[in-house]
Amino acid sequence: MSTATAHKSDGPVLDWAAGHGPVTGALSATTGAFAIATTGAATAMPPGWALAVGAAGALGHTIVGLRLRNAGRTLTTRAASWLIGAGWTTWAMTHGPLTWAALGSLATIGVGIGAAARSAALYEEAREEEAHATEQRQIATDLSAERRTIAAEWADRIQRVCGITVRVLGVEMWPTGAGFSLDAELPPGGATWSKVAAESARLSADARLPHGCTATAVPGIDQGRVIIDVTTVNVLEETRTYPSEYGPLSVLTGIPWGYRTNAEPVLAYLREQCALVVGPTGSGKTNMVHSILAGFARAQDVLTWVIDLNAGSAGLPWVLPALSGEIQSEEGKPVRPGVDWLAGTFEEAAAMLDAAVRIAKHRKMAYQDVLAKANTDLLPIDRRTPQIMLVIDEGAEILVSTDRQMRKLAEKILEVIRIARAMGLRTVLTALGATGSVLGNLMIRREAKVRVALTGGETEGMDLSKMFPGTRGLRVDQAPFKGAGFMSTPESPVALFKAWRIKPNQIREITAATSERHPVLDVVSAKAAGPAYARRWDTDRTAWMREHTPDAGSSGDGLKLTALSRQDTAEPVSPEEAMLRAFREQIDEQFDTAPDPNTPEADSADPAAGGGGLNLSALRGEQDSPAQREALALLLAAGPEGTGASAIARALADAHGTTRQTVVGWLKTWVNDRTAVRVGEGTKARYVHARHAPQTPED
Ligand SMILES: Nc1ncnc2c1ncn2[C@@H]1O[C@H](COP(=O)(O)OP(=O)(O)OP(=O)(O)O)[C@@H](O)[C@H]1O
Repeated sequence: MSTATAHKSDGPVLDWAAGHGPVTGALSATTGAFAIATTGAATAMPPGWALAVGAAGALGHTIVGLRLRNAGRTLTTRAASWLIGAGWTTWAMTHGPLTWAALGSLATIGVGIGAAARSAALYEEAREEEAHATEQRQIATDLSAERRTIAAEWADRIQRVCGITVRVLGVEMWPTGAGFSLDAELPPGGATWSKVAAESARLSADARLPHGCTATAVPGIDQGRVIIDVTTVNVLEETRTYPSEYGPLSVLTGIPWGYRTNAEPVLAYLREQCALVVGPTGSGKTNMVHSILAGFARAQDVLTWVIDLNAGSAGLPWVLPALSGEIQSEEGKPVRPGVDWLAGTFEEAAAMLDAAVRIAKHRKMAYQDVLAKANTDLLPIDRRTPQIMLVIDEGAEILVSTDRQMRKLAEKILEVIRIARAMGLRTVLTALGATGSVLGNLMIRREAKVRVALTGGETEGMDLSKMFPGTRGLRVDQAPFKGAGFMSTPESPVALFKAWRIKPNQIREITAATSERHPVLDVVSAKAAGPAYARRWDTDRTAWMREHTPDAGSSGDGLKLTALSRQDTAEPVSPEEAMLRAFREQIDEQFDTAPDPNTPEADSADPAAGGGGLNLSALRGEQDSPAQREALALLLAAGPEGTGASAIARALADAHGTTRQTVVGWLKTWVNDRTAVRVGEGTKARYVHARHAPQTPED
C-alpha cells in the first residue's frame, strides 16, 4: 500500500480499480507504461524506477484483484502484464520512448497482454457482457422499430378519430406485457388532453382492442402533452387472488385496493380522504370490502371499525376465527381479530359512532401540544396514535334512508366525516347504487374522493358520470367481470381496475399474520371512547355474532370453540359466554392484563356482566388520574428500552406537578400487577411496559 501512496504522489495516476476488459486492460497497462516512460524520459527518471513502478502496478493489480475476488488466473495475467510493461519501460527510457521501435514494441506488448487476458476468466466475463449488450441492442432495435410503427399508427388514429394532429414523442411498453403508453405532444392552437380522453371509446374501437381493453388519455407532463395508456391484454378477465405477501403497510403510504389494466396495484391514500365503494348485488362488493379490510389489517397505524347492519357479514370473517381460537399465530399464540370493533346492530353502531365523535373532539384538545410541536393541524398518525378507519357497509344507504333510526346514524356518520379528518378518523362507505341521493350529498361529494364503482356488468343504478364527474367515455360494459369496475383517487384518475379475489382461508391467514401488528388505541382516545369501547367484546354486546354465525345452524350450538371442548362443563356454559371467556383468556395471556379491582366490572352488581368485560391494560382504570394515564402512555411509548421514574416525573411535572415519589408508587403497583416489568439493577433500573417486556421463562 505504501508503494501505491508513494506512486500516487509523484507519478502518473494508474487506475488499478477501474474495471478493465481484455482490450482496455491491456491498454491500461501499455498506456500506463507509455506515460511513465515519457514522463521518466522527460524528467530524466532513472530507468530503475520504471521497474519499481511495474512491480507496484503488478502489486496494485493483485491487491485490487484480491479485493474484487478475481479468479487466480486473471490475477496472474494482470500482474504479469504489469511486469512485462515495466521491462519495456526500462528499455524505452534508456532508448527514448518516442522512437518507432519503442512504440511498435509497446503495441506488441499491448497485444500480447491482450492475448493473455483473453484466456483469463475476466475475458469470459467481458465477452458475456458484450454478448448481452449486443443482444440488448438487437432487442432495442427491434423494439424501437415496433415502437415507431405504434407511434405512426396512433398518430394517424388520433388524427382520424379526434381530428387532432399529435406528435408521438415516446412509446413505453409495459413490463407486465399488458399494453403500452404513448407520450404525445398536442398541436398548438388550444387542443387539450381531455379532447383525446373524450374519444377513448372510439379510439379503442378504431384500434380494434379486445373487449375490456381501453385507450385512456390522461394529462401529460405539461398541458401541451397527453399520455395515452393502451391495454392490449385484458387482465381484468382473469381472477387474481390477493397477493400472498402480507407485509406491513401504512395509511400514509397508501393501501392497495386492487390492480389496474396494466396489472399494477392501485393505492388508496386515506389519511385525509374518505372513500365510497359502489357495487350492486353480485358485483363483488363483499369481496372488495374484504380486500379493503385486508389492507387495513396489514397497516401498522390503522384500527378498523366495521359497521354492517346486514348481519355483520362484512366483518365476521375477520372476527370469528380469532375469537373462537380457530387460528393461531406462527408461534402458536392466540391471535387478535383482524378488525378492532364490529357493530352489527343499530345500538352498537350508534355507540361506535358516538365514540368516534368523542375521540375526534378529545384528540383535538388533548393533542394540541403535539400539533404545535409538529407545526401542523393534521394529527401525526403513527403506531402510537393510529388512524381509525370506519368501514360502513351499505353506509350510503343509511345516509339516504328516511327511517328515523337510520337518520340518527346518518347524522353521526356525517359528523365523523365532517369533523374528524384532521384527527385521523376516516370512513369507507359502500353503496348498492350510485344514486343521485347518495352523491347529491355535499359532504360525500367533498370528502369521499377515493371512489370505486364495481360494475360487474351491471347497468342498474350505475351512473358513472355522477360517480366520476368530468370524465366521459366510461362504459359499464368495459368491465363485465365480478370484482371489476372503475376506481379514481385524487392521485390516480379514473380508470378500469379489479379487486383481488380473497377467500376465507386468506382472511384467516392475514388475521394470523397481522395479529401482532395491530396498534392499540392511544390512551387519550381510549379515555374518550370510554367503556363503550373498552367493553365492546362483552357477552351481551356480541351475542348477535353467534346468532348470525353460519356454524349456528349446522352445529346446533353455535360456535365451535376449541376452548369449549377443553372445558370442564360441569356447569352448562352458553356458547357465547365460552367464546368471550376464551377470548378474554387469549387477551389476558397476550397482553398481560389482570383483573383490575377498580374496574367498573368488579363493582358491578351483575356478576354476569362482571365476567363479560375486556380489560386491555392500555385502558386500565378508566378512573385513574390524567397524570397516571399519561405516565402509562409514556411507559408504553418507551418501548423495549423502557424508562425510569425520574424521566416520567420530569415529563409530568409541568402539566401535573407530579413528583418522582408518586411515579415510583405507580411503577411499583404496575410491577405488582404485571402491567410493567423492572429490568436492570440500581441506577440502571428501568421499567418496561409488559407489552414490550422481554420474555421470561416464567412467561
Ligand atoms: N375480484 C374478484 N375476482 C374474481 N371473482 C370475484 C371477485 N369478486 C367477486 N367474485 C365472484 O363473485 C361472487 C360474488 O361476490 P360477492 O359476494 O363479493 O358479491 P356481492 O356484490 O357482495 O354480492 P352479494 O351482495 O350478493 O353478496 C363471488 O363468489 C366470486 O365468485
